Amino acid sequence: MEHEHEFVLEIPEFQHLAYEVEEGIALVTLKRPEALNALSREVLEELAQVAEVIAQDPEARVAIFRGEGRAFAAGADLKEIAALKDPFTAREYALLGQQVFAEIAALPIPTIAAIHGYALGGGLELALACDLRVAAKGAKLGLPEVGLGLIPGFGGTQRLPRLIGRGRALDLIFTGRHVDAEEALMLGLVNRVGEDALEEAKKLAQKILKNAPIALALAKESVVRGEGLDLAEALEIEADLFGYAAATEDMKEGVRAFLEKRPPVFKGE
Ligand SMILES: C/C=C/C(=O)SCCNC(=O)CCNC(=O)[C@H](O)C(C)(C)COP(=O)(O)OP(=O)(O)OC[C@H]1O[C@@H](n2cnc3c(N)ncnc32)[C@H](O)[C@@H]1OP(=O)(O)O
Repeated sequence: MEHEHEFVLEIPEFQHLAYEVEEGIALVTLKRPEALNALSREVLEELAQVAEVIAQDPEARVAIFRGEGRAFAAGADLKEIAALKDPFTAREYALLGQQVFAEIAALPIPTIAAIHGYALGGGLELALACDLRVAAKGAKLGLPEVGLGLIPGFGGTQRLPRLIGRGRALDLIFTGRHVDAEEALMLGLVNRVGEDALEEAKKLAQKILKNAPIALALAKESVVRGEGLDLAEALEIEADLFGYAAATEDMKEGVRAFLEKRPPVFKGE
């Protein structure tokens, strides 16, 4: 009876990705290396499922997305794109990718894309749905869709200009060119460049993990909710969420620790 209400996290059996959590860091690894982790419908569906798992997993405090093999992800699956029969099925396909990436973007914890090798098309759009991006030297990022007679359809025409500005985004979208990690850093497309993307992403995650979990979630919520609003409305949301943060036990602990000149011990309460 004691266990009647115990929460059990159900993790589906994934075919094309792996999920593990270690010391607060949830690691999602795309596992379709033979196709450079091309995002087939099956992969997209599993990404939606893993987003649900992350959202429910109390152990997951920061999530890192990465790819196995030579690439982060080389885009939507071009065999499936070739089979799109008409504008309606193609539209549904874009909506599927958009919805999956919206679920990732809406996760209540900080998310990081650890990019090595290629992050192209839908692969870069997945990285854009994450909060932060870290690239390995040698990584190649781009939105090559117009070269295929397509346009970015999993959020790229919206998230890229919001992130790096309209002019720089349209340069990448119109030319379809690949940018390397250094240029991506200069453009603000990635936050960090390192020898190894995963190691660099873990370092960044560990820095984030030192901070109060509820404050992290509220800070993200404030940024995300404010994006579509005018400044006055967005500032009201910020004040409300500041109020929530100030009501947490962790806020008391954070301030007390500062005054006592010791590191805080946050409990996520
Ligand atoms: C809304 C979203 C739309 C989109 O995302 S549209 C797609 C945008 N992406 C692209 O256009 C990139 C397509 N891929 C490439 O251009 C090249 O790949 C690379 C430059 C990334 C790498 O080239 P290399 O090193 O020569 O490898 P390789 O032999 O082309 O690829 C290895 C295997 O991976 C498969 N593959 C790569 N990308 C995709 C993809 N996007 N969809 C389906 N399969 C892909 C290939 O076909 C091949 O497979 P096999 O060994 O059986 O010939």
